[in-house]
Amino acid sequence: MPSKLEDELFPSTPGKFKIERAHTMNRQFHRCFSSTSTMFVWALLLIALTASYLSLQSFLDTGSRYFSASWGGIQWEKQVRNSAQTHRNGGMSVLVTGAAGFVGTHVSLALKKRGDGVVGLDNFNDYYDQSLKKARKSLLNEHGIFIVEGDINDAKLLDKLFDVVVFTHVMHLAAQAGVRYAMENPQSYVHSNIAGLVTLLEACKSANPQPSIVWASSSSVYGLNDKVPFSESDRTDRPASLYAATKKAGEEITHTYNHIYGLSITGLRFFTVYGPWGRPDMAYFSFTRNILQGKPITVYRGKNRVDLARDFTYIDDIVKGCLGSLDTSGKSTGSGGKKRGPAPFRIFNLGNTSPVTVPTLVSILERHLQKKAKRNFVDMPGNGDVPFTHANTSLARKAFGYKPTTDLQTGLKKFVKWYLSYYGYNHVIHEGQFRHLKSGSVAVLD
Ligand SMILES: O=C(O)[C@H]1O[C@H](OP(=O)(O)OP(=O)(O)OC[C@H]2O[C@@H](n3ccc(=O)[nH]c3=O)[C@H](O)[C@@H]2O)[C@H](O)[C@@H](O)[C@H]1O
Repeated sequence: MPSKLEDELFPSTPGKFKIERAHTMNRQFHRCFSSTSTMFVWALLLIALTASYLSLQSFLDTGSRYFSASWGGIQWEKQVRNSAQTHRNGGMSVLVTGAAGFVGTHVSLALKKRGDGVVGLDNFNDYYDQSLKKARKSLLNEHGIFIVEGDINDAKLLDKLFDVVVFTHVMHLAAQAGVRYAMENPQSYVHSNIAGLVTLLEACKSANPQPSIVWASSSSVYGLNDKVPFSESDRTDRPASLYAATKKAGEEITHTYNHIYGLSITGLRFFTVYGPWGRPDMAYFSFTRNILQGKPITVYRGKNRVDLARDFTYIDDIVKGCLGSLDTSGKSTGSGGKKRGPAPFRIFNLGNTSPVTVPTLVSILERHLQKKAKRNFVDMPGNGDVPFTHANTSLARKAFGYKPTTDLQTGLKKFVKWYLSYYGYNHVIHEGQFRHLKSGSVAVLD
């Protein structure tokens, strides 16, 4: 007899066929049902396996980050908090990116000295001698400034820092510097000066409250502009190097974050900054090394053998400009990633207002080092250089009393004194310690 179920499954047509077919179908149904349930079990198993694989992956990720990363953990958070602590009424808590860099070190020390809280961030890349960066870090540590080793492209790290500390300000100095190196490693400029900047701005925009941001643009944005002195309202749409183009892009990018999210932004166009603890890739630094070692120096010359000139600016003047900018930055207005009203957007030149030619720079170094340079004049290669720079700083003067006070003669004297105390008179350079430069025109230090 067909079962009740078979009755329900097939039309009630009498005959043998019906019963046989019903049995066959019954078997097929059971087979089908059993294969569906097998598939179901397999699917479950697969899901379970995937889930455990993913959680294992995430465990391994977290674990490896915990064990290998240089940030995170209770002790680390404590150090970050302590470093950010202010020691004066109305003091600010500043995240300084690029803190183990030349300008970053000086600005961090100046902020700490006057009682502000400072947390440094630096990726210690090998663009130039890392041991100099480590030495700057030790100096900062001695003054109670904690340096987080990490990259501005690390969004998780930035979010964590903003979780741990309510930063009132960000002094953004981390960047790929150097005008001519952009031809050798263009991607590093995009990575740090564009992608890194955006990652940092994203973190700042989401922070609650949002910090005010002061950051390093560059005199190089004036590019092929030939109206002197350079004023902030002059053309900046003809950059001569990729470095300059990324800094100019930074000015536009920060503008959009100011416009959309209400971040307070101040961009500082630095003019060829020099001084103690400086950058070994810069001319004054490499010339000093080569003169001391009796090696020739390459002095570039412009069209028609015109000397190149720069508005060389001493580090102490730049530091005053940075602090003045932070003090007058005004508040960001957004919260939770939303703009609540207009916020300040400013751009200032920070220069020395009196350009000096490169051969004169060499003569000053010769006097301070008491040694003759072996000059090797070469026509300026088409590598992104501009013939001269000259800052008009009246805007910065009006906004926060910026007034450069150190001339090149005085500033280089201080630099040479530091150089000799740091490296000694007979500092010997080993091949390959300064990886990126092939020309030999730049310092190799360790
Ligand atoms: O203001 C800026 O925004 C930039 O300033 C700095 O760039 P520059 O002004 O190019 O400084 P720097 O390399 O010291 O060359 C100085 C002069 O020496 C000439 N120069 C250079 C090397 C050499 O071997 N020979 C030579 O004649 C050279 O032709 C030039 O005329 C920063 O590096 C840069 O990161 C950015 O911050």
